[in-house]
Amino acid sequence: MNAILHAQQLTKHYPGNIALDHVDFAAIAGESIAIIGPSGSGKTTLLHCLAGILRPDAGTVTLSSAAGPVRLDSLGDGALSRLRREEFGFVFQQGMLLPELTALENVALALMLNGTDRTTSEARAAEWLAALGLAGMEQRRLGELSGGQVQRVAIARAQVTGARIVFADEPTGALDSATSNEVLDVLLQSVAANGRTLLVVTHDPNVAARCQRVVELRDGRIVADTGCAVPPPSQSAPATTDFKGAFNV
Ligand SMILES: Nc1ncnc2c1ncn2[C@@H]1O[C@H](COP(=O)(O)OP(=O)(O)OP(=O)(O)O)[C@@H](O)[C@H]1O
Repeated sequence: MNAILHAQQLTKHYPGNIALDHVDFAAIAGESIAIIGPSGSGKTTLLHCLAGILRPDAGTVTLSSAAGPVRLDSLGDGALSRLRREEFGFVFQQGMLLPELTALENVALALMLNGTDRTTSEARAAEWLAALGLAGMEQRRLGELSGGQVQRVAIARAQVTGARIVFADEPTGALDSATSNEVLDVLLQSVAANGRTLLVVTHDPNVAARCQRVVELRDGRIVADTGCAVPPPSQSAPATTDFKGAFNV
């Protein structure tokens, strides 16, 4: 199977330490992959290098696309940020959403930044919010939503553009366990229903247990990898009717 994202010999240093040490990694389209490991093992650094947020000191990151392979590490800043906006979605604990905007505006903004007109963007954003259980809350600002609802907005924002890969860093880290399970359900179901690839950094064994594949880092190296486990199409995670109908993006 072909990799959608492929890293070779990724290396990243910070003063006094090596955060990534010659990491080879490949994600297959449609996989959900948990990246686990002790604090400081390099999880976030790996995620950020794979997503083109950080530039590695050495090594390559290649994204497969219909037009052929694209080397993220050799793109200029402008091309890299356009690729991130169009191909990737992000669900972080905080920081991806703008508190002064409504839920609807936050989600629509992702499309508008890619050149979609406001009317279409808001209509699409409303569909996503409704499908993720936020119908009626479109006009609320983030401070008027619960932590779990805010993360649903982030999940909608990450996918409304049709991003092929969703990167999540501790997406449930700030939530109680019941809310965390609900948000995880929404994330995994919506990603699976749309055939997207998910890379999620987590400390939570429940999150890792629900991903198809688990990659473990220690001291900047991959020390364990359960390997590609994309099920054949007949066994794919079933998309709920809600997700299937609403997300034809
Ligand atoms: N901006 C930075 N400047 C200096 N060192 C950094 C910086 N960012 C990360 N590091 C160091 O790089 C190493 C890997 O950090 P990283 O955040 O990737 O680990 P992590 O596994 O995600 O940790 P955690 O689980 O605690 O979030 C750590 O030793 C960290 O202290």
